[in-house]
Amino acid sequence: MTIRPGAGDGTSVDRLTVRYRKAHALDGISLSLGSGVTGLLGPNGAGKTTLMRVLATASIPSEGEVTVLGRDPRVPAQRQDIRRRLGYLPQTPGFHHHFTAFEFVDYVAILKEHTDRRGRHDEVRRVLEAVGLSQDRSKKIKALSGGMRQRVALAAALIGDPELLILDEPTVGLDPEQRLRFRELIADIAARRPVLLSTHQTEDVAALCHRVIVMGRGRVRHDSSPRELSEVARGAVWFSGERDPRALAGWRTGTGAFRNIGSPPPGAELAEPTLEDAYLLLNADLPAHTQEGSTP
Ligand SMILES: Nc1ncnc2c1ncn2[C@@H]1O[C@H](COP(=O)(O)OP(=O)(O)OP(=O)(O)O)[C@@H](O)[C@H]1O
Repeated sequence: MTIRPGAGDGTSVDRLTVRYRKAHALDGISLSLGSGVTGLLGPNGAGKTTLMRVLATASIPSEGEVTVLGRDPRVPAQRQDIRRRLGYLPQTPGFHHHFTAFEFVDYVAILKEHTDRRGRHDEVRRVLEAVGLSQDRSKKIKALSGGMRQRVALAAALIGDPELLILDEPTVGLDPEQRLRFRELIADIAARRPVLLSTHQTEDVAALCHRVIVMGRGRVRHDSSPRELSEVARGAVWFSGERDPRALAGWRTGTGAFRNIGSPPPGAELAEPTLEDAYLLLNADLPAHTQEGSTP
């Protein structure tokens, strides 16, 4: 097999464009994935899933270069090698609902060419244990809750301790305890392997990611550490007694004060910015809105 010279085991895209008819799902983006957890944020339709599908070799680029784990997905033998070595949790996993949790994960392990039955079953038990589903492994998928199904899909992505983990909205449907467990699991994996995850939960990014990429309309709008992203909103968040009409967004907090984002008036009581504030500010072309009852 020919590996791209100098590519090492790196994963990157260069001027990647994906078009569906005339629309650009991805519009010439370039980035490299390093170690640790990289979070992908962005509004619906920003291109997150499309990027992940390309990296997981499930979509073909219209233009640009893609390297995954040092391999070229356009070359069939290298594409197969990528699929063997990566773990992918798609946004909508295709379950066989009459399978049990064990049978489904075992099926994925077979597809990943784990041929030794005893070793494969040990691995299936390991990943089901990792996602907290040991007790439920004999239940049919159709009888599991949405959060449990999500964990079955995550277990399938963890088969074989993949060298790169791509997780498309992995925390959807997880209860707070499972989210915490998920964070522990992913942080542990990310100490050894690069992880790319997309989410709409800015708390997951703040808690877990060492790098955050904000996408919008098929482009990278921001790429930094979560702390640096939060700093984007410093001086742009303030409290007021009533909703401030100058705010791009504002909501009444649990204390009764309004928390506003935008350009504060002189002398305003500034608030410590969060990653969510910065994210909202980056998407400031969203219409201004007011929500009642959010916490500060
Ligand atoms: N198979 C497809 N055919 C046509 N258009 C598509 C297809 N898949 C995605 N798109 C379009 O590409 C754009 C990017 O979609 P994508 O699913 O990558 O966004 P996303 O950031 O993952 O969104 P979400 O947060 O809703 O999951 C959207 O405008 C979407 O409508």
